[in-house]
Amino acid sequence: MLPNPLIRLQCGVNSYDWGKIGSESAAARFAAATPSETLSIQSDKPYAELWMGTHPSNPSKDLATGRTLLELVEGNRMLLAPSVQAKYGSKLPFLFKVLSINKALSIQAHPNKKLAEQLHARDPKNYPDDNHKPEMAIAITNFEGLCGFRPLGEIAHFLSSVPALRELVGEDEGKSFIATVRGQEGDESSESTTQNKRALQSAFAALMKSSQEDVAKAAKALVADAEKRGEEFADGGIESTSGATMSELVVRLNQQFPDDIGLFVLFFLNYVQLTPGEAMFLQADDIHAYISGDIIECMAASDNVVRAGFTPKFKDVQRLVDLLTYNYAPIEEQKMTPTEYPYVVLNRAAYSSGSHVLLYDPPIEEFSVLRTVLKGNAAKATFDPVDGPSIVICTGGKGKISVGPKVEEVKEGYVFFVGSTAELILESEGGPDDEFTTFKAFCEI
Ligand SMILES: NNC(=O)[C@@H](O)[C@H](O)[C@H](O)COP(=O)(O)O
Ligand SMILES: [Zn+2]
Repeated sequence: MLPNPLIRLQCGVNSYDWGKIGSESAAARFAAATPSETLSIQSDKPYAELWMGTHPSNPSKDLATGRTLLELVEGNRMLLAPSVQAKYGSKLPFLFKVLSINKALSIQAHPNKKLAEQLHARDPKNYPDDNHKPEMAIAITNFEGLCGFRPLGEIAHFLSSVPALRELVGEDEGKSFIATVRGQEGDESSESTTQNKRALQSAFAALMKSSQEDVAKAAKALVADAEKRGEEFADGGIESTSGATMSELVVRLNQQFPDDIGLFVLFFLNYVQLTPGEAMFLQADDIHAYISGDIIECMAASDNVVRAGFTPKFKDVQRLVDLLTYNYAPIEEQKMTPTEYPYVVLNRAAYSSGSHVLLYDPPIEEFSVLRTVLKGNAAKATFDPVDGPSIVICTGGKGKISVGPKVEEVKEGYVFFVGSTAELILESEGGPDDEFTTFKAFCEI
């Protein structure tokens, strides 16, 4: 007998070094919102990631029975939808997370599918999955991150204006990069792009192969330069990131990771700030490092990370240098623009209070995410059934969730699995200024 496809989940939280501390961490607060014999939030411990899904490294459980979600969907394939189950088996195609970031994550990229299979076969301890890990971040609070390579003219500016950076990259390498970029200026041809990517890889590789001794020496000079020159640092910076911002970032990140190579990678990557509801998408092999804030993160089901800086974890620097796409673009091109979701009906209370449902739909099939904000009381959203599995988390406010005859109360941190083809209703229960906010990850192919 098919269980009612509305299942309250108990989800685990990972304590990585960079997580926010104790109840400061949204990941910890959300995990603690659901009864658990094992979890009690320690006030001095970092809590980084709440995991929602079937990934074996931290499997979510059915709160009522204690069975893992994987066991449930394996026992009732209809919960997944035949199309999804045929392609992805009985595991969810996506891994859904809340990250709560107190200090920078590693300078990292996630290997594409082919490389993931090779790395997993060779080194399953450091590469636990044979799957790619494209990922999307949606800001819950204000967020900062490094995402993708900057436009090359910006990197050329920093190579010209930051002596410590030029020192590590090397005088000749720096000059050659600047000459190539200047020579190709305005040329959008594929030949020019290929030459630019080659120059970028050469300069980045030169930086990344620096010895720790050289990095430590250059880092001290860099921080002294940043502290002394403030707004004038890096000749006042560039349009997207002022000298003052670069100076502050160098000093702050050096406090987090003293004398780290990541301080210099900063000048190669776009510095991005997201406000709540803004999002960005990272393909496999795209370089990034998140810096601060609370986010929803959704990814293909994998935990493969290739790291090269800003981390005490296993680093695979040459692997990262070799696998990167070396795509470069202004940060605005990295951001994702959500769209109004058409397959939902809002009631009058929802319309009149300005409630909305936004769809974040990246160019891959494993997942999309809905962000629903129901304002005031009795604002209701009725969603068409989805032909695939969904996971819903509440990140603020309170209300009700119902599927067929089953109705559950919802508070901040509550997580639910919703099986395929279930008509879902969300309804707010709050004062006129309250917002009942939920995020729903789903796969429909
Ligand atoms: N960009 N965000 C992610 O990829 C998260 O889902 C991963 O879990 C993070 O890479 C974890 O960061 P560390 O490996 O601890 O540095
Ligand atoms: Zn990542």
